[in-house]
Amino acid sequence: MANGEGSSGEESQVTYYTLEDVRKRNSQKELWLVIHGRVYDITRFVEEHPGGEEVLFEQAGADATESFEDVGHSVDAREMLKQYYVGDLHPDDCKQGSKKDVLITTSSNSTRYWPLLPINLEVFLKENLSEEIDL
Ligand code: HEM
Repeated sequence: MANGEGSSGEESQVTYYTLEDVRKRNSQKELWLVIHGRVYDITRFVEEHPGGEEVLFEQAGADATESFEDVGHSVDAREMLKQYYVGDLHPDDCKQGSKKDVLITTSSNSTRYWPLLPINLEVFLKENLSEEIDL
């Protein structure tokens, strides 16, 4: 009776699933996948997919964002996604992917090499600059 009383926030509650949760749903009985950080249970959709079942089984239990986008799905296809939405990918799992990217870009910039410079700079300059000056 008190269910939902005085609160309209119920709909905004998000269920989070980890990649591990999604990974388990990769059979013909149950097929989940992740697209743009959202988790979809497309078990009922597999047979209807205009692109065939096979491609979906290949992506089952995994992040299918790239392949979904590679195909260039229509707005209609994107609209269809909504009805299969079951929750969001857990933030920890979302971060893992982007963390890697950030590390790659920042490590080559400065932090990794600066600490070495004060020790090696003098030697490096002497050895290399004198040769270059000769030229
Ligand atoms: C659950 C998510 C998906 C939905 C709702 C969906 C829906 C659709 C729809 C409606 C079409 C018809 C063309 C269009 O309207 O764009 C289509 C085509 C297609 N889909 Fe998906 N799709 C999904 C996931 C995927 C994934 C993960 C792949 C992986 C490769 C894929 C591969 C294809 C291919 C290759 C076609 C082209 C068929 C053709 O042009 O002959 N789809 N999809």
